[in-house]
Amino acid sequence: MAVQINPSILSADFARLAEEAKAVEGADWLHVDVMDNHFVPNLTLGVPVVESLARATDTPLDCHLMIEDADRWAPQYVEAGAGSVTFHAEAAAAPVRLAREIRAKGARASMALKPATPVEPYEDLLPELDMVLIMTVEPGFGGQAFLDIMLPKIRRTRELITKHGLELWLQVDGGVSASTIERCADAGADVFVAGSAVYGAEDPAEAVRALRTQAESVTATAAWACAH
Ligand SMILES: O=C(CO)[C@@H](O)[C@H](O)COP(=O)(O)O
Ligand SMILES: [Fe+2]
Repeated sequence: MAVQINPSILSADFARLAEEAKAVEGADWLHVDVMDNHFVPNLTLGVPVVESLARATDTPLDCHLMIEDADRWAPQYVEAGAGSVTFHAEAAAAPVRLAREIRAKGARASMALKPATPVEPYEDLLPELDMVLIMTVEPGFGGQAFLDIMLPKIRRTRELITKHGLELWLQVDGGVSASTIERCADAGADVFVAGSAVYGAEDPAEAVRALRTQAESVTATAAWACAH
């Protein structure tokens, strides 16, 4: 199970998005945080910017939709060029139908859980997904402190994935850095979003490489990864 590092452009300079995307070439995906000022108390960007970014970089786009009415909007992000679209469980009225629609349009379908949302009620939905995102901060802002209390939820989600024999990716997002990534990897995460830890570094591409090396050093021997 390969480690993936996804820099979040939320911590980049929004006036230079194309250059900022190029600065992390070598990353697996570019994580694009879409916020609508309703689902979260912050406003970022929407479909037209995603369309432009998709043209500006060869790195595939991992769109994290922190928006209400995900059922209506998520498919438009696939059309805009996203390779992976994550909707929040708390914002989707019909998550199974939505995941199927995202896949049918040609993108990977992913579902995110806010810190207070348990994973167990969604166990039967996991086969409909390509990735689960466990938020390790309250969504809305970059640069927040990692919530250690999410580690058991990451572990539990990995157990459910293994129990069902699924090839699901398990993403963590929020406060992921050199000091927290190893704990996330040990708990079962294999896709790591990092905003401030990458764009706040002097050399963002080198920060991506260093985070990858750290995560790989853990997954090489982690019990959950060896079970595959
Ligand atoms: O979705 C979000 C925040 O809601 C994230 O993607 C952040 O952008 C991650 O930033 P850092 O915590 O890594 O600085
Ligand atoms: Fe995000």
